[in-house]
Amino acid sequence: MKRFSKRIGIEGVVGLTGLVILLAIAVVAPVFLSEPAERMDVLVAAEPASKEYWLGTDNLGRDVLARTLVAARLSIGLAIAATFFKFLVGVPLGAALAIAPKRIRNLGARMIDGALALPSILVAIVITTIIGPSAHGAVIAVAIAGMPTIARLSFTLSASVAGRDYIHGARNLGVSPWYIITRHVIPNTGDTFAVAIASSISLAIVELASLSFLGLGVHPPAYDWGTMLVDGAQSIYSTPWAALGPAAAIAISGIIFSFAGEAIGRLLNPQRRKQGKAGTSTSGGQEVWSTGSGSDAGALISVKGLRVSFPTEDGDGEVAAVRDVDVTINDSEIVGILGESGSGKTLMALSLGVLPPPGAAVSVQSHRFEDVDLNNIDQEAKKKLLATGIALVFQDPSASLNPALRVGTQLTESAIYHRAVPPKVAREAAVKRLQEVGITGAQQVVNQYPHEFSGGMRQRAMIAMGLMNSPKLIIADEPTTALDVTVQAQVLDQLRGINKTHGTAILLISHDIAVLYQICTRIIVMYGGKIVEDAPVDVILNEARHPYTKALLSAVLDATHPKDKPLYAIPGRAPALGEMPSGCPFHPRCSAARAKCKGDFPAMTDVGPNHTVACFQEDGSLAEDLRPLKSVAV
Ligand SMILES: Nc1ncnc2c1ncn2[C@@H]1O[C@H](COP(=O)(O)OP(=O)(O)OP(=O)(O)O)[C@@H](O)[C@H]1O
Repeated sequence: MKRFSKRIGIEGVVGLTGLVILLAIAVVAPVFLSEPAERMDVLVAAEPASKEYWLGTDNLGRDVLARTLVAARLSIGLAIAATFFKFLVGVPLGAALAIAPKRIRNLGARMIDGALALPSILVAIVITTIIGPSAHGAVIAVAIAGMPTIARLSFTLSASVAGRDYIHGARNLGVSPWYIITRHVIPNTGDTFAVAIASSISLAIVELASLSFLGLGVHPPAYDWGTMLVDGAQSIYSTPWAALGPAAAIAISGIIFSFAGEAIGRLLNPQRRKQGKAGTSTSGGQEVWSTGSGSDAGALISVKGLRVSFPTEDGDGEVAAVRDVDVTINDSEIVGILGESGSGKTLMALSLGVLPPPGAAVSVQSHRFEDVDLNNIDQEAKKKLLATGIALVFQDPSASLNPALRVGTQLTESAIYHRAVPPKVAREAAVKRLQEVGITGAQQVVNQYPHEFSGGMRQRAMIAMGLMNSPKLIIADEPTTALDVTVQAQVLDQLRGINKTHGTAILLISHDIAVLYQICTRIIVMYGGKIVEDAPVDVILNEARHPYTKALLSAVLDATHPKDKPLYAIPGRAPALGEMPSGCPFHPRCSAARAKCKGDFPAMTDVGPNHTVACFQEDGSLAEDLRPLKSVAV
């Protein structure tokens, strides 16, 4: 009980207790108090508060307290009905807009925003005037007037949750949409909706009372708190207490619903107390997997002709973020992908694991995993193969772990779902995996929520989660960026340990060469959505051939760098998606660029053992064509 009240706070206890009392009054009062509430007795008309009539009597001698309590049923009942219809239409409308094509989405969002600019009570008054004053009419009017608010909320929540890493992760696991909705979407939006429902009911109580007060809602002989206010207002100078009862009831019920909604929200999402809700919009994704053939014997995963693009703002064209890339990762290899922000590292890695972000169109000529041609198996089989074969560790573990579920539940989810492992066995495996990534007290920790973890622990928990299905490949996207250097070194150690113990291949994405140097055997350098160099880590450090790789290395601070000499910075900036230059994308920033570099993209050329480079300077056959550019754009 103490834990419960700690979780919801004192206002939560007040809210939930008040809600129970309020609902009990609404149910019971009309049964027992209708008679004194409706009995007219002119002999006791306009009596002030007394032992017999705690809130006095109105002009017709009716007991104000009894009437206030009896009116609770109609006032709250109508408000709940209006809120029900508001959500019934508003929630699906907002959710549908969030996943609608961009043009419809933008138009819908603008229309909702326009409707939100109008005060809902004014809209409700206009609607009841049109459809005719009655209790039913008032409910419909309040529901319609409040729909834009709920649709906007649903739109924002749906869009933000759909874009979360753990939803991408669940999709990658091949989890069904229903499971995603019940396990991930509802627990992460339910708390916000609980608060919205509660505040919507308290707003509806006020709006319905206002409509009744204006003669547009409940009509005598029926009475709600609004009609009681009319009676009270008529004799405000002689019997002010007649208005006091319904006015206090409206105010108190509003507070109770707000507190109770917040308490339910906290129960649904324990992290609600600690953090606010954030939201970004994303659209639905699409995958276009073209057929093709090709095989790389001995490779764990290989892709040829990988292209990832997005529609342009106007929706008429597309821009490619990863452009005709070939990649192969061998068993037990630790491969780093290096490149500045926006070079296409994440998109390439995610598409390699068939997990493109929403809105991305992906095409490949061939795609093989463990010698299975992924173009020749159905979508379900592909998802299942990759779900257990590939684990993803994202940059921000806070976004990757579902805040509403215990860490243990999240770790065991895929084992229970995909391999039908009994929950108890899965839990033991989860504890073992947590121990394996260096989390002490794993038996207890497994029952905790992500917000009870430090940043380093969350990242380790993510790695432990990835290990649950004994994957062949871990794709880790900047796994240490958010961590301090000590924890960063520990996490890299864990990854190296996993590679040694289980032979798991690792694809590590980073823009920090020092991170890659610590554990990688091979480095792929990307620029402008293309691979420009691919070589063993020592070769990259000592014999890099591509001007971009050399520039990246020159920009790294090392212990021998003279204090008085400024650190080298690569001139210019990486091109944005829509501004990709023709030919080699690096040529505008390259001091060695030649005319040829502006025209074509150089093919990847072998320049040593396991060392390939895409630069015209490295291709002997083209050397004669080279002539200096007149100027180098920076
Ligand atoms: N969902 C998306 N919609 C539109 N453009 C996107 C989307 N995701 C990525 N991009 C664009 O694609 C390009 C490559 O993005 P990607 O995330 O792969 O880069 P990155 O090299 O991993 O960079 P970073 O280190 O910043 O994560 C960038 O220009 C990025 O703005």
